[in-house]
Amino acid sequence: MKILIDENIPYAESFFCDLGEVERFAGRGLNPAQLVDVDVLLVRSITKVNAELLTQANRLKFVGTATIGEDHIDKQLLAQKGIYFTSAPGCNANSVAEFVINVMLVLAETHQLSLSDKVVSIIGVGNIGSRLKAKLDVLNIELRLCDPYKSGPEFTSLEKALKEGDIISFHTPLTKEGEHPTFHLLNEHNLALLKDDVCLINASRGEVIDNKALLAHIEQRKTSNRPAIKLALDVWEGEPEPMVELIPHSTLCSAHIAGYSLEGKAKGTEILYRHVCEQFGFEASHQLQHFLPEADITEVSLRSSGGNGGSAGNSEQLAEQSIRLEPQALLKTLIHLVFDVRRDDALFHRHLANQGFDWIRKNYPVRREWSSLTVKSDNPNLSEKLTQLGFNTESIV
Ligand SMILES: NC(=O)c1ccc[n+]([C@@H]2O[C@H](COP(=O)([O-])OP(=O)(O)OC[C@H]3O[C@@H](n4cnc5c(N)ncnc54)[C@H](O)[C@@H]3O)[C@@H](O)[C@H]2O)c1
Ligand SMILES: O=C(O)[C@H](O)[C@H](O)COP(=O)(O)O
Repeated sequence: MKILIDENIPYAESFFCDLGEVERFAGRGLNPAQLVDVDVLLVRSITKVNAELLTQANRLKFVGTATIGEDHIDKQLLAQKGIYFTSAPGCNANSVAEFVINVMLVLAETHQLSLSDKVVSIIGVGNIGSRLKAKLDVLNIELRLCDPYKSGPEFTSLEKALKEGDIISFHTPLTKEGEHPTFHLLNEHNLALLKDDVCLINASRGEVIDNKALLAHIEQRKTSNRPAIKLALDVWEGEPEPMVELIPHSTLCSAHIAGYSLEGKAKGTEILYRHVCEQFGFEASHQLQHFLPEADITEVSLRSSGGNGGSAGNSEQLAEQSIRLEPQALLKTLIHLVFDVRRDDALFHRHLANQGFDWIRKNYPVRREWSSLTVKSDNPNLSEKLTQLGFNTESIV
């Protein structure tokens, strides 16, 4: 069996080597001739799987994308050709939810905001949106949830979510059809609904926000002396060529990497591996946990009562007073032991002009999730909250 796999799908050899011959390809450079005699094609979002690509696919039985987004796949065509298709739903949901909270904490620090009295609007409450909601619930943050495909008293209209959100975060798929298309969901008409001091985060798809209209709105705020939007953009209309005029107006810029934790990417590989095994009748004998390396910082100890800094091994000892930091500051300190989104903002600014958007994504440094850090604490309430947020925790006496 021949398995063709995007070069940016981690651990593919480890998972697939005993199922067949594994060959790698560059995501944007895949050409139809490379699909001759291929049985399984595993892509990421930058490969358009359409009629043009499949002209020479004489044996293709399986297409998988190691992503949740499916807007690059002609699913109807695959169904017509009897080619099995799967995405990897949920694989990077935790990665994006962690990234967005990281962004919120940095926006809060940069613009000197307290998150505790803010209303966060989540637009699109699927795998990512609901993961984000769960974490923000732990932090007791007031929410507005907007998802027209879901019902219940907790859901609100887009208009209300835009009007009432101090922080608005987009987590919809990109759709141009259906009852509630998301292409330019935020546009010249409803941008006017945003609060004066709003924080706006997009880690969904660039085209969900009309980037030209956003720029015009930002400029119009300036001329009418309204406060600037506090903007964090991970996704851009027209990738890999983002609208550069938006960059100076964004507190945080990144190159579509919200889902790029090592765990998030690797879970995508594992999900596809399980589907391939099922479809071709193999036993799924490999598990992701056997491949993931230890993080650089694995432990930190928080002592609220008389810690003396004497913890063992490679653990990092935060000062005794850390436990008395404001919750927002403590959380930011812990999260930034794992990863600080300002690193990705710096990569974006340093490399976009010369190396380009795709280069930043392809050379993305390893980033771990909060679960890679064990927080030892003698405060059971704190431990419980940190566990609910996704850290690994241990109690100390
Ligand atoms: N920046 C990144 O690195 C990154 C990573 C992962 C996913 N994404 C993007 O985020 C999107 C969401 O991911 P997910 O895993 O949560 O997907 P999902 O399919 O689980 O959830 C999407 C949710 O959006 C809702 N929705 C659809 N149309 C809507 C509309 N008009 N208004 C409000 N809600 C609407 C759906 O009902 C669904 O609940 C993906 O489709 C992908 O485009 C980006
Ligand atoms: O849709 C997704 O899952 C994400 O946007 C994903 O992180 C995209 O990554 P890519 O496939 O472009 O490498």
